[in-house]
Order: sequence, then structure tokens, then C-alpha cells
Amino acid sequence: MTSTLEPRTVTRWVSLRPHHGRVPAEDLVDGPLYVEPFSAADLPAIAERAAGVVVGSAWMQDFQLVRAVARLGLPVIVQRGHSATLEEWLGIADYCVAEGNDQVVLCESGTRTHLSHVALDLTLLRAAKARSGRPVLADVSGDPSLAPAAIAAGADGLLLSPSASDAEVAVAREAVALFGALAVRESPSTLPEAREAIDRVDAALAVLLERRAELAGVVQSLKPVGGFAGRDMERERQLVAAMAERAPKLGAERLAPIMNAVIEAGLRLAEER
Ligand SMILES: C=C(O[C@@H]1C=C(C(=O)O)C=C[C@H]1O)C(=O)O
Repeated sequence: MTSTLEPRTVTRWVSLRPHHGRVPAEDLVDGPLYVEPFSAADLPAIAERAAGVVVGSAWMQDFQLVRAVARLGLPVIVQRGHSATLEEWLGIADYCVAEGNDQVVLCESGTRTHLSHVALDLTLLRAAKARSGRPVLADVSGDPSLAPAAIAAGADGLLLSPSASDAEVAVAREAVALFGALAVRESPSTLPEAREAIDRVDAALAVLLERRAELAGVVQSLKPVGGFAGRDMERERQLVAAMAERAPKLGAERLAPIMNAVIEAGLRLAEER
């Protein structure tokens, strides 16, 4: 059981509101189990079994319950009430801190709209991050296809309810890995953290390399002479020079052999086909 919320992960949570009193088995979700209480009566069971607690958007301003939740000493995810302002939302984090619990993560959970949807407010998410300095998650349970947008906007992780399908969880995890690698420059301080960060960058690289190979294959089929025979070294030099502007530390000299290997792999793939 993890005691602090890992950033850049998809956290799944369980609400006890529909089934008051029964904390579900920890293996219901892979990863730490975050639980939303229905009432204060649920807190002892949550303290025993859960990795963290969710202050739900429906009762964010039930100050007594918020205080009691904070006193458990577990990490707390504070969802924004569907019509709560930034000040009201951040105020709930302050309540937790006043109870001696600083392990507070915020979660933008959307504003109820005239369409009866909740619409994620990414502007508010960014403002909450800037104002509080705390990690801010986005609850994409209502529309998991918004996961890339939330990550690109700076969400530190995503929250998904357990009713999300496996496909939706996969979309959210992919968004965290791929878009997170592009949107966020990480500064890990331990070996495992640094390796996890590299794994995310490699995941994004793999997707881009595969896509690049496909496009290079299209070019081969469109050129009068394709494959190794039609190799265009001037074009290759130009693309390395353009890349070096975005990768100035690597520079053209170090990029050239990398791109040579990438280009040759693409040409071999095209010829095998
Ligand atoms: C894709 C092309 O064919 C070859 C492969 C290249 C690549 O993978 O980027 C670049 C130049 C050519 O040697 C092209 O001519 O653009």
C-alpha cells in the first residue's frame, strides 16, 4: 500500500456513497485504493484498509466530515465541488492542513453545465496548481478521451472511477505516459524515479519512431526511386540540422548517427515490405 499519491499516474477511486460501510477489496483496483466515505461512520474501515481518502465533489463543503477525514492522517484527494470557486476549493485544502494533514492533492472534477454534463475546467486546474503549489489531478471519469488534454494542460495525474472500462483506463494511462513526457519536464531525484521518467520518454519515442517509419515507407512508395537506392543525403542532413535546433545539447553531430540508424531502419522496413 502506497502512502503518498504518485504523480503522473492514473489513480482509481471507490465511492462508498452507493454501498455505505463496505470498503471494497484492495485488489478491486490495481494501485493504491482511494476511498470516498459516505459518512464519518466509514472512516475507521477506511483508515484500516485504504491508501488514501477522497473528499467528494458532492460534499466538499461538509466541513465536519472534511476535518474528520484529514485527521485520519492519510493522503487526501480534494475534488472540486461542481459549482465551487477556486477559493472555496483551496479553502478545503487549508482545512486539512489545519488538522495537521499536509498530504493534500487537489482534483478538478468539472463544473455542471446546462447540458447536464460536467465540463472539466482546465483553466481552473492550472490556477489551482499555481496558487496552491500542490499536485492537481483531473477526474476524467465523465469523458476519458479528455485525458490527453488534461495532461497537456498540466494535470499531475488522472483520477478515474472504477466504473471506467479497461479500454478507458488504457487510454488514460497512455495519455499520462505519452503526453506527460512531452508536456512535463521531470526532475527526478532517485534512481527508480529517474528510470520511470525515462520509461515515459521512451514510450513516447517508440510511438513516434513507429509513426516515422510508416511515413518514411509512404515516401519510398511515392519517389521515382525508393529505398536505399533513392537515398537523399542532402535531405537527411537538413532534417538533422532542423532537429538540432530543438535538441541543442545533443547537437547535429550526436544526432546524425542516431538519425542515420533511424532512417536506415525505416528504409529496411520499407524494402522488406
Ligand atoms: C523519406 C525519404 O527517403 C529517405 C529516408 C529519409 C528519412 O527517413 O527521413 C530521408 C531521406 C531519404 O534518404 C525522403 O526522401 O524524404
